[in-house]
Amino acid sequence: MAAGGGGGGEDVYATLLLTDTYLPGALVLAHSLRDAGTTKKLAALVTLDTVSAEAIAQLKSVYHYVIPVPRIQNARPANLLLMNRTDLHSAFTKINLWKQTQFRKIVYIDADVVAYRAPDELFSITHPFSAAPDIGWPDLFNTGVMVLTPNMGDYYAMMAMAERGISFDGADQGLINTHFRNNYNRISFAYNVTPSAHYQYIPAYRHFQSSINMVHFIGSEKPWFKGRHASTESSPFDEMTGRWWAVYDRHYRATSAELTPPASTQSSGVAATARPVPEFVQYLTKGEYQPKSSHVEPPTAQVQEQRDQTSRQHDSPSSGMHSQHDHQGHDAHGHEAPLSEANNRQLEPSSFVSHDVISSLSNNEDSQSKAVEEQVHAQELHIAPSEPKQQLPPFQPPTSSWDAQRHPPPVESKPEAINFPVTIYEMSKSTAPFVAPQRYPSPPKGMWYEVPKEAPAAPSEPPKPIFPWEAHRSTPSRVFIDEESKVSRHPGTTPSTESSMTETSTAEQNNEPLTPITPTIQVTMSDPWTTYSRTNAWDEVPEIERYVDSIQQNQKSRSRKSPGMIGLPSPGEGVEDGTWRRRGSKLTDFPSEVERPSLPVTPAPIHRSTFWGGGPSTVKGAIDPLLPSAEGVPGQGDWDPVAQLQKLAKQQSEELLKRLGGTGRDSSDLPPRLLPFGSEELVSPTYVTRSAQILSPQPVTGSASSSSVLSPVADFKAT
Ligand SMILES: O=c1ccn([C@@H]2O[C@H](COP(=O)(O)OP(=O)(O)O[C@H]3O[C@H](CO)[C@@H](O)[C@H](O)[C@H]3O)[C@@H](O)[C@H]2O)c(=O)[nH]1
Ligand SMILES: [Mn+2]
Repeated sequence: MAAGGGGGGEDVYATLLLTDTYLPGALVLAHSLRDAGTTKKLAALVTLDTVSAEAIAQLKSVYHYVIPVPRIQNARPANLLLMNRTDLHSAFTKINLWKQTQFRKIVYIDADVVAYRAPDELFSITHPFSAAPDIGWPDLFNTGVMVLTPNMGDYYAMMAMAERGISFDGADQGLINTHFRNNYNRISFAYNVTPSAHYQYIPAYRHFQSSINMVHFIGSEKPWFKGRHASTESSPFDEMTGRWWAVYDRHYRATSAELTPPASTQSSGVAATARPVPEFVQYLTKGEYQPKSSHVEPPTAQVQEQRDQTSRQHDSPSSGMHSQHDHQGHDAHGHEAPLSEANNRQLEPSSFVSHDVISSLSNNEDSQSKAVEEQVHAQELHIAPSEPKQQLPPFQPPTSSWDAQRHPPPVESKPEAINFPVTIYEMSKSTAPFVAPQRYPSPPKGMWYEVPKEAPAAPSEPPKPIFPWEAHRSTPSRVFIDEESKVSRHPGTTPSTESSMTETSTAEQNNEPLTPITPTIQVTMSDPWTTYSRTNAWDEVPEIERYVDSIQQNQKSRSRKSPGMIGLPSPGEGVEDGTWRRRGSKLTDFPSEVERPSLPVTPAPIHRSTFWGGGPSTVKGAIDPLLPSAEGVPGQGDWDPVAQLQKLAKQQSEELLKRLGGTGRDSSDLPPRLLPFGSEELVSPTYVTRSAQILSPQPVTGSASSSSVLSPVADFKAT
C-alpha cells in the first residue's frame, strides 16, 4: 500500500457499511451500478465490530472488495443532536476513504443511494476532491457522493479534526466541508439528487429528470425502513423511491415459487438456506420478509417454527447475547422504535441485527402478536392456498416502480393485465326447460320523454327590436346562389336574366326599398356611383344624436381654449349658433354622397355561364338564370378604375381649394390630378371605354398657394 497516495492503482466505487441495517441500501446501490453496466469495480468499507458476518457475506456477493476499516466514533456527539441523527455517531469512519491509497480514484457513494446510470465519467475528473451541493445549505457540499483521490495528507488532517470532534454537525459532512472548504470542485446536483417528501422543486425535477445520475435518500427515513407501500402517490419523491424498489425487486423480491417450495424441503427446514433470494436481506427490508409455508397451520405454530428455523440459521457464537439486550431497533417488519431514536439500531456486536430480529419476534409479546398478524396477512396475499377454493387477492394497481423509458421491465414482472379483475360467467348446465315467469316486472315509470302534443307555435311576431336601428332595418338585396331556389319560389320574384347593374329587379319593386334611404339623400338610380349611402341607419336616432351632441358640446367648450385643433370649425362656420353641428354630429362623420361620392366597394360578380357547372339544359332552358342584382351596385362593365380614381382626385382637389378660400370656383376647369404611382396604366379587364377622352395629368395652373398644397401635382411639374 503506497503511503503517498494518488499514484497508481485502479478506480473503484466505494460505499460504507457501519451497520447491518443499511445492508439493503448497500446491496441495491451495488446492483444499480452493475445493472447500469459500470466498468469500474466496487468496494465496501465495513466496520467489523458492528457489521455481521452474514451481512459481509451478502456484500461479497456483489462487491469486488470488502475492506475492513476501524470505526471512528465522534467522542463529542452533541452536534449530532442538532440534526436529530445520533445514529451518525460513527460517520467519521468515512475518513478512512483517504487512506485507501491502493486506489487511484474513488467515487464514494452513500449506502442510501440508487444509481440511475453508472457515472463512470466522474473518474476522469482531475481535481483531487469533488462533490455536489447540499440542499440544506447549498454553499456546502453533500458528502453522500464524493470524487476523491486518496492521500495520507488529507487523511491525517481530517483524523486530527475527528479526534477533536471538530464538526459543526457532529458527523462527517460538517468535518469534510470544513477541511475542503475552499478547495473543492463542485459537480452537478444530478450526481447526488436528494429527494424530499416535504419539498421538491417539481418544475426543476420535471425539467432535469432525464439527466439524473444518482438519487440519494438523505435523512433518517430510508426506502427500506419505510416499506414499499409507504406512499401511493406519484410525486417526484415517490417516483424516485420507486426506482430504489425497482432495483430491490430485481434482485431480492421473493417470487411466488420461492414462497411455496416442495413439501420435502419444507419439513427439513433446510429450504431457508437455499437462496436465490436471501432471506437475510428481506429481514432487513421492511415488509419484505415472508416465511415459507405450503400448508395452512395455526399461525402461532408457524411463526414458532419460522423463528426456530431462523434461529438455527443465524446462530453464531455470540447468540447467547440476544436475550440480554432488550434492544428494539429496526426490525424487518417495521415494528421498530421510532427512527429518531436511531442509536437503537447502532453499534451492536457483530451479527446483532439478525438476533435482534429474532429477539423481537421471540421475546417481545407485542412484537410477536404483530408478527403473527403480519404472517396471516402474508398468507392471504401471497402464499398459495392449500384449499382449492380461496378468495382471489384484492385488486392492487401496479406500482410505478420501474421507469419504462430507461429500463427493461423487471425480470420477475408479469404481464400488465395480470392484476385485472376477472369475472367468469358459466353456461347454465340445467336441463330443465325454460318456464317463463307469470309476470315480468313492469317498466319503470316516468323514465321517458313526453313528446309535446302540439308543435310549439311559430312566433307570430318577430322579436321586439332592441337596438334603435332595428326598427327601420332594410331587407338585403343581394342574393346568393344557395338562395336562388328560395327566391324563385317567391311569387313575383323572378331571377333577372340579364346582367345589368342598372336594372331593378322585380323583387325590389315588390319589397321595401333595399338601400337604407335617409330622408336627406336623393337616390338617383341612373347614377349608381351616388346611390351608396355613407350614413348609418342609426345616425338619425334622436337619442343617439342628443347624446353625441352633449359630448361634442362638452368637447367644444374645452377645445375652445386650444384653437387650431383639427376638426374644429373656423369662426365663420357658425360655431356660435351651432349650425355646423348638423354635419358633424354623427358618430360616423363621413362626407355625404354629395360631398364625396364613394367608389363602389364590391362590384357585383360577373356571371359566367360555365361557372354553374352545367350546360344550358340544366337550368331553365338555354340561358343561365342570373341572380337578381343588388340595388345600387354598378355593373362590372361600368367599372373603370382609372376614371373613378380621377373623379375622386378631382373631387378632393376641389374640396381642398374650396377650403383654402377659393369659393365658387368651378371644378371643371381644374386639371386632372396625378394618379397614384403605378396606376396610370390601370385598365379594368372588363371595362369598355365609353368616352374616348382619357384624362392625362397636366401641370397645375392654380395660384402659388394652391400649387404648394397640391403637392403631387407640384411634384409632377418639377419632374
Ligand atoms: O446506521 C448507519 C448509519 C450510516 N451508515 C453509513 O453512513 C452513511 C451516512 O449516513 P446516512 O444515513 O446516509 O446519512 P444522510 O441521511 O445521508 O445524511 C447526511 O449527513 C451524513 C452525516 O454528515 C452524511 O454522512 C451524509 O452523506 C449526508 O447525506 C450511510 O449512507 C451508510 O453508508 C451505516 O452504514 N449505518
Ligand atoms: Mn446518505
